Amino acid sequence: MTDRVVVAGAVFDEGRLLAARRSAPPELAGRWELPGGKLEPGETAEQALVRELREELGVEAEPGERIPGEWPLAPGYVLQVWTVRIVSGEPRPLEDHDELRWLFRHELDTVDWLDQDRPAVAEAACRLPVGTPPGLAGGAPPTRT
Ligand SMILES: Nc1nc2c([nH]c(=O)n2[C@H]2C[C@H](O)[C@@H](COP(=O)(O)OP(=O)(O)OP(=O)(O)O)O2)c(=O)[nH]1
Repeated sequence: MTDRVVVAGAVFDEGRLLAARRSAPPELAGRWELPGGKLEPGETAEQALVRELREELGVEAEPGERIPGEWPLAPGYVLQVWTVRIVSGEPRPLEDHDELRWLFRHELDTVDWLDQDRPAVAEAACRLPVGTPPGLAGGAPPTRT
């Protein structure tokens, strides 16, 4: 039998990647992932991704390129990842997640990614700019007024 596909988005914005913390099931809760979900019958991966990101984050998203590779999840499931651009809306953790974080490349290992997501995140990271983000040059944190 062919594996069922879980499609996830490497959502990029202003040189950062969106990470989402799962709120369920208990064995995955608290771990971080790329938002997405299972492909439903009759859907293309891109359609599933757009649907899942609308349901989970409340945004309209536009899939870009598929990140090469396919990563095994629980038996019978594989993870495929597409780059994604948000067309409208501000992501909110509406379903399946209790926190979202935008991470610069140098911050990617500050969250506890699901083990099975780590190679996919590493691939996605190759698409993020290297170096100090604008506004943080000089190392000093931005001051609030
Ligand atoms: N969305 C997503 N799921 C992942 C990732 N890594 C990983 O192991 N998984 C697992 C968690 C879940 O067991 C499964 C995806 O299920 P889901 O709960 O997000 O999908 P869904 O929205 O279609 O859920 P449902 O209809 O079955 O409730 O794959 C990932 O990066 N993104």
